[in-house]
Amino acid sequence: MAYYNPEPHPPHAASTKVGVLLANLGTPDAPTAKALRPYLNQFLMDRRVVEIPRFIWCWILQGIILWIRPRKSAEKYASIWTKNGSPLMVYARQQKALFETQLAQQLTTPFAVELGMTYGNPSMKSAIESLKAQGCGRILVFPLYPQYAASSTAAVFDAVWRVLLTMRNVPAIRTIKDYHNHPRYIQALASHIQTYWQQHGQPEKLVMSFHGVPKFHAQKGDPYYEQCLATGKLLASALALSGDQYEIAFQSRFGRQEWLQPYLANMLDSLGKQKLKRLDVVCPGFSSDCLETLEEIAMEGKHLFQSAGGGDYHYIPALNAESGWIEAMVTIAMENLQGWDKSAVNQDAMHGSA
Ligand SMILES: C=CC1=C(C)c2cc3[nH]c(cc4nc(cc5[nH]c(cc1n2)c(C)c5CCC(=O)O)C(CCC(=O)O)=C4C)c(C)c3C=C
Ligand SMILES: [Fe+2]
Ligand SMILES: [Fe+2]
Repeated sequence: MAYYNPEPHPPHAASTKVGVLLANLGTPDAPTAKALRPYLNQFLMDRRVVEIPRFIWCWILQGIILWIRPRKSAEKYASIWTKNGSPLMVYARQQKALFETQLAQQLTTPFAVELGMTYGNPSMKSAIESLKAQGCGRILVFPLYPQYAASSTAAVFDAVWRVLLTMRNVPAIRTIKDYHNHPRYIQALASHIQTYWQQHGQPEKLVMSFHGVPKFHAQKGDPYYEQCLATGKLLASALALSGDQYEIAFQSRFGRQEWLQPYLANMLDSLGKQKLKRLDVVCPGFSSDCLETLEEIAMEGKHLFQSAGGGDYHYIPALNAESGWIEAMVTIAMENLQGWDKSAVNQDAMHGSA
């Protein structure tokens, strides 16, 4: 019985060509219930995302959630869908193209870049197989999540390992765990926000909203909460904001468990009731705009704040394809490619082979 997929025989010479796998969550192929069902099924069946014992969770997911949520989520996706597809995918493609061009200016060894999604397409399998087919014997896995969370970053790593489990000739792998406090990331965020304020004026308060996770994840050792707070503080100091000029909140709660607090929805309601004249919200943990920023923050959030009595509300877009962010991505990649940034010729020469 063949447990492992066939490999070229004789094997290629050990290749020092580097593959960079830009990894993100993934998004449905279309804003329809039909496309949402398999996407949500794959996403919500991941133990990293939902830790409820499988025999209970399968019943809830297959028997209730997947009958209701795909239609509701499809309506939300339809409200943000672009003519080129889901925003997350549109920005992921732009990031990849710009990153590839700029990496070429710094990395002298041959390399290839692919996009791989934890859920949906392009799958991690297609990305890794493509890198291998292009001759990459070394792969740097670069999750586009600045803050490490088991439910996002570790889920990327799991998806990568699941593909490697089927391979006989496994490439060398490096992973980037987090960069929540990386000076170039913080600088990219700060100058992006400053530019926004130069064009649109400054708010009374800035809310930094991060995707939530269940509170017990943090209690059991997930460093995500601390990393979000660290990003928030560094960003506030880069923007020279005093303690009363900004707040940190957590969004996108799912299910009935307690999630990280304060909840963004409650905060927007109470800031609206305080009759704030202008509130801006930014989502530093999202490297690109997506359903959770464009629908939940820009649309729903605005409604919550203003219906509670708040004034102007601005959602500051994610870093997306901003040049400062692409430069930060290249810096982070280069730092993690140290020792791999030597050409195949040099390596072979070092080892005395032709
Ligand atoms: C069920 C629990 C969820 C956890 C835990 C979770 C963690 C988590 N998610 C992101 C980033 C994104 N999530 C997105 C969508 C999304 N998230 C959940 C649930 C959990 N996420 C669901 C069910 C969905 C799908 C949409 C819906 O039906 O509500 C997205 C947007 C994807 C898109 O297509 O635009 C992102 C990005 C992080 C970073 C994270 C842990 C820190
Ligand atoms: Fe999520
Ligand atoms: Fe959401």
